[in-house]
Amino acid sequence: MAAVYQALHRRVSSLACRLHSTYVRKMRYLNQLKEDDSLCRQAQTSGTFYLFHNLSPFLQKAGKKYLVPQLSATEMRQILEKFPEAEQWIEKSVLIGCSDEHRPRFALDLGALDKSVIESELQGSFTDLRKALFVVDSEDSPLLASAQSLLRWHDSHQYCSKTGQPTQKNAAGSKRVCHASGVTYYPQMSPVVITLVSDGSRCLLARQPSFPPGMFTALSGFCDLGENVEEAVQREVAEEVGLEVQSLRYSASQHWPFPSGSLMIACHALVAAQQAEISMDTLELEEARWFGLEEIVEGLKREPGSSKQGDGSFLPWFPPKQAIAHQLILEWLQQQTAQTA
Ligand SMILES: NC(=O)C1=CN([C@@H]2O[C@H](COP(=O)(O)OP(=O)(O)OC[C@H]3O[C@@H](n4cnc5c(N)ncnc54)[C@H](OP(=O)(O)O)[C@@H]3O)[C@@H](O)[C@H]2O)C=CC1
Ligand SMILES: [Mg+2]
Repeated sequence: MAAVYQALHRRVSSLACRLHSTYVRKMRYLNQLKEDDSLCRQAQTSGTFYLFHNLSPFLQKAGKKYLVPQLSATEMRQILEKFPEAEQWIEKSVLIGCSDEHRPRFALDLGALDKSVIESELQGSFTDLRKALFVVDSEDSPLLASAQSLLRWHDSHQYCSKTGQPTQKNAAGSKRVCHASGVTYYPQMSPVVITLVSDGSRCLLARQPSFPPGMFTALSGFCDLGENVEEAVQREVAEEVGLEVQSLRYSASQHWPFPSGSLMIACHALVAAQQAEISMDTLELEEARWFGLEEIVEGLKREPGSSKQGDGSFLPWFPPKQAIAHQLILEWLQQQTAQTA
C-alpha cells in the first residue's frame, strides 16, 4: 500500500512541477516581451488580437452565447487594409497575456475607425463593457476587464503631466515615456476596499442612487493615500454607515475595470451586535440596512428582471458572480449556515 501512495505522490509532484514550470516559463516570456521592443514587434506577427472600439470589446453571438474572438495577425491585416495607414494600427496594440504555448495576446482599440465596417466584416458588435463582462464566459471576463483598463490608461496618458509633451508607449504597452523630461509612466490602478459588515447574525448591504433598482451590495470605498487596508475598511464603514469595526478578515481581491481600473480588496468585518444601529451617509448612499439569513438566500435567487413587483417596487437582489461582492455574500452565507447547523 505504501508503495502505491509513494508512486501516486511522485506522479502528483511531477505533474505539479510540470504545471509550475509552464507557468514560470510563460511569465518569464511575457516579461521579456515587455522589456524587449523588437521581440514584442516580432511577436505581433504571430499573436492574436482582441478588438475594442472606444473601449467597448468586440463580441460575436453564437446561439445564446457571446464569444470573444481572437483575430490572427493575417485577419487583422485584412481588416486594417480597408483603412488608410493600416500599418500604424498594429503599433497601438498592448500586450495582455499569452497562451501556454507562448502565443502572445494583444488588445487593440480601433476607436478612430468606422465601427460599422469592422462589425459587418467580422459579423459581431462592439458591446459596452458593463454588459459584455456579464454575458461572456467566466474565463473571458477578467481578460476583457484588464485589457480595457490598460487601453483606457494609454488613452488618458498620451501627454506628460510635467512637460505637456506627447509620451511614447513601448511596444508591449507596459509603460509610456516622455523623451523631453525622461519621465516614465507605468499603468496605475486604484486600491478599493469592499467590506461585508456583519453583526454576527445579519449582514449589512447598501445601495447608491446610481445602482440599478433593487440592487444592494457590500460597502466600498477608495483607499486614501498613506492608508493601509485595515484603516481604509474602518474609515469607510464609519463614514458610510456610522459603525465601528471590531475585527476584520481578508477574503480575496479582484481587478475591477470601473471607473478606471481598481484593485478591489475584499474583507469581512464584524461590528458589535449591541452597537449595530446604522447612521447612513445620505450624500453617497440611498439605503443601507441589515439583511438576515433568509433574505440573503432569497435575494441570491433573484435576478434584475425577476425583482420587480406588481406595485412597481423592487425586491432586493445582489451583484452577479463576476463581482467580488457576490463572493463575499456567499462566504457570509456559508459561515452562517455552518454556525446554525
Ligand atoms: N466588483 C465589485 O463587487 C464591486 C465594485 N465596486 C466598485 O468600487 C468602486 C468604489 O466604490 P465607491 O463606493 O463608489 O467609492 P467611495 O465610497 O470611495 O466613493 C466614491 C467617490 O470617491 C471619490 N474618489 C476618491 N478616490 C477616487 C479614485 N481614485 N477614483 C474615483 N473616485 C475617487 C470620488 O468622489 P468625487 O467625485 O466627489 O471626487 C467618488 O465619487 C466603484 O467604482 C465600484 O465600481 C463597488 C461595489 C462592488
Ligand atoms: Mg462607497
